[in-house]
Amino acid sequence: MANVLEVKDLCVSYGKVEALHNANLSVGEGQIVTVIGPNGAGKTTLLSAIMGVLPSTGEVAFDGAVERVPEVERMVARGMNLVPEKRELFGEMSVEDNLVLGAFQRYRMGQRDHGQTMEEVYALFPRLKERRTQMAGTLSGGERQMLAVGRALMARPKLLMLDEPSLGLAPLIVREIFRIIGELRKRGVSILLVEQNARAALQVADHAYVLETGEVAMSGPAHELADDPRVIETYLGLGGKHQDRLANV
Ligand SMILES: Nc1ncnc2c1ncn2[C@@H]1O[C@H](COP(=O)(O)OP(=O)(O)OP(=O)(O)O)[C@@H](O)[C@H]1O
Repeated sequence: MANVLEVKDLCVSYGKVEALHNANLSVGEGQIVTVIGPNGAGKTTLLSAIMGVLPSTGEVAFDGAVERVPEVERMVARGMNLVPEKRELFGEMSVEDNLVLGAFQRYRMGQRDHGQTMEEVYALFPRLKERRTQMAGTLSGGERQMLAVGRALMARPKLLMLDEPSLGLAPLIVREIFRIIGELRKRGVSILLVEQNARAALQVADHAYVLETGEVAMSGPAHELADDPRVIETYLGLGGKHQDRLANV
């Protein structure tokens, strides 16, 4: 299986503080890969550097081509998209206008298929269609997350990166978001998922990385990490994946 993303020795510093140290990671075509780890481990930094939002050293190879200096507009045009933790919607604009903006880069390149793409997004999120004329700022937390994912899908990405999609959402909505992530894989979208909800992330993912203090501390097939005693103790609670009390999906 070809890799859609290969990250080699990626380093990011904020001034003198190195937030990411020699991170190596890959995402196979059509795979869901998750990065779990505690607050401040460097997960958001990792996604931002891959996307070209933050300067980094090392190498990012996307869809067969190496980007020594990833640059965000170019990455979007090439088929990479990031749903940031803060969602970053335009609150004073309608749901539909937010979606249209997600297709901006394709439109600029002469691809005028946003009408059809929007219907596909609405099919995935009927709730967004119901609310299409509503201002994004008036949506619930779950609807906002759906809109942020829908907007990213408007760019028809090959690789979708999601930063904490379940953050702050009620369990039922979290379940819905993870169902959609699984559905996107069926449609051929590769996914790099950063999550603090390690249990749900390891359930949906094919492969997983544990990031701790800026370094990849562990990696492997997601089901193997879900059974690893250290992952169970640190990220899944003492009872591990069989402890229903802790399960929130
Ligand atoms: N703009 C910044 N300036 C300085 N330090 C930063 C900046 N952004 C993040 N950091 C630091 O870099 C480290 C990694 O942060 P990052 O946000 O990537 O971690 P994270 O794993 O995504 O955590 P969280 O889940 O809390 O978002 C942390 O120590 C953080 O304090």
